[in-house]
Amino acid sequence: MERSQHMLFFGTRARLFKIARFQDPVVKRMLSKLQNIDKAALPKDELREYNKILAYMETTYSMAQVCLNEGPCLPLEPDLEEVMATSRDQKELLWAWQGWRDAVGRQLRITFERYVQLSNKAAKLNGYVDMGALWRSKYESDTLEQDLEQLYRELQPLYLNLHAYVRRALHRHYGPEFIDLRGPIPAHLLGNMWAQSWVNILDLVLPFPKKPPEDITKIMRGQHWKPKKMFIEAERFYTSLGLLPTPPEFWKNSMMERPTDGRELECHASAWDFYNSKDFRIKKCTEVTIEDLLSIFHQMGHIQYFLQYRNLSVIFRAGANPAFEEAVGSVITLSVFSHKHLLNRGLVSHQHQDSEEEVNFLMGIALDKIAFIPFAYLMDLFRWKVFDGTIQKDVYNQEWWNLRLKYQGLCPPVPRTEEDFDPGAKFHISASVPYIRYFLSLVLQFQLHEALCKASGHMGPLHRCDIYNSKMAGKLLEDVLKLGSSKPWPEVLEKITGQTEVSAKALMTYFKPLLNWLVTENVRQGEILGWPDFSCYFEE
Ligand SMILES: C[C@H](NC(=O)O)C(=O)O
Ligand SMILES: [Zn+2]
Repeated sequence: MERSQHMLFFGTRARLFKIARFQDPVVKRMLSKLQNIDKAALPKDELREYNKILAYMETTYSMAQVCLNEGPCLPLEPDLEEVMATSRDQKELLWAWQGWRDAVGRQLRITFERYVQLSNKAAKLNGYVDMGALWRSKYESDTLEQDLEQLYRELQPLYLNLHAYVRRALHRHYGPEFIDLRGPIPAHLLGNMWAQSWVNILDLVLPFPKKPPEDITKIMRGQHWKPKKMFIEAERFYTSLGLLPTPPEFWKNSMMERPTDGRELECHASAWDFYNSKDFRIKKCTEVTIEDLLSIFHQMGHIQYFLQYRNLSVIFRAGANPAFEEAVGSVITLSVFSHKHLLNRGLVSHQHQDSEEEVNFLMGIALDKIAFIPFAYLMDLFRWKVFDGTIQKDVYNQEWWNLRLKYQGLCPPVPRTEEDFDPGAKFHISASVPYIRYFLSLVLQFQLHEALCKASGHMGPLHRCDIYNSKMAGKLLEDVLKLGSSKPWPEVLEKITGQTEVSAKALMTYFKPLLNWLVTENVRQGEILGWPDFSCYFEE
């Protein structure tokens, strides 16, 4: 409410000015940003209702548990995510998958309908046709949707080949009664509650099983890593580039582990700027795993952005666009997870990676990054259609699964009805966090990685690059992060890459060796790319 009061006070005054009457581009940019006050534009009573709805949805998500018949109830983090990641028993996977959706999605359905109404009303009061239009306006582009569709089309061959290959491996493991080699994949078998990252089933799909990668989580635990050490490790990477260290407040005020005093909290990792130029925090229920180490690098990328733009006017203390905010940390993780860096940090011991091990390595990255592409794309395709009325509330769930089928080639492992609300079982939908930023960040992070690797003097394949210790790469990054959102993002992108458009070229370059291998393998197996049999077995 306080934040909304503040935005209302300044936004109302900013609206007294006609932007067109100003010459100075910075003043015009400030005024237009100040004039968008989001939900603060709602009348007081509706703002109160809206905040209650947001709190209810996020609390339901963060408190939800799935109970064993006679036994403990499991929260999402770390227990249910652990089941989804490690279980190879499809009945157990189904129990967690369905239980989570019953505990969260179903409970949010009615509330979400009211959330949509109030969101659209707030958007209209800010001069937008609906909330989807307000969300898209952050990208300052009137060709955003076409550009996104174009990027998706460029990346689709990579995804279709990965999907066909993984389907074959799951067919081998779970058998033909669960997997149709010409059909979609049941959504509970991919090692993740939302099938958004498939990295946890690498063992089932490893191209060269005789050369399994080292288990970094095991190595970390063997070396007695603790959460704090994971944060120190991440901070060390950023300062190795000549970027800023985190202030004492960060170490004092952050929450790096799930509290043991019984406090309930939302465990989904997040980074926070308190807009006083000295208090910055991360909240994460850290477990000692490689997945959480990479997540910490990602969150520290947000903190680094906060630090770099902390002296700008508050209205400019944001990323060049939301995708830039997400890309900073992810660019760093591309270096962190390189064999060269892991070796340098003592997290792997094999000196040399032969070409087969390299394919295994790229498969591991692809299961995280390529599998993510259609999920990251459809999350806001769904919500934009909900906001603009294309998807009416009586068909929310079936339209969600139509998109999951069309873009991800997945199907629900059990029949779904309109009593369910499966999209609500994903944090960002329950917490009203836009998602297209992650799709754009996925493409952008490889484009930035390529530019920073070049600046660091890296020679050779992109997937072997590690910018650790490169002051040149750090300087390039620093000059851009300092700008915050004070300049249009194409100008910011040009400062690093020389290009003014997001391009999938660098991502395709990075995965080229893997795509070659996948295409050969899929041809050898006679795979059908796509899912012409458009349903899962159970529906017959
Ligand atoms: C990709 C996204 N990351 C994040 O929220 O930090 C997610 O977890 O779904
Ligand atoms: Zn993030």
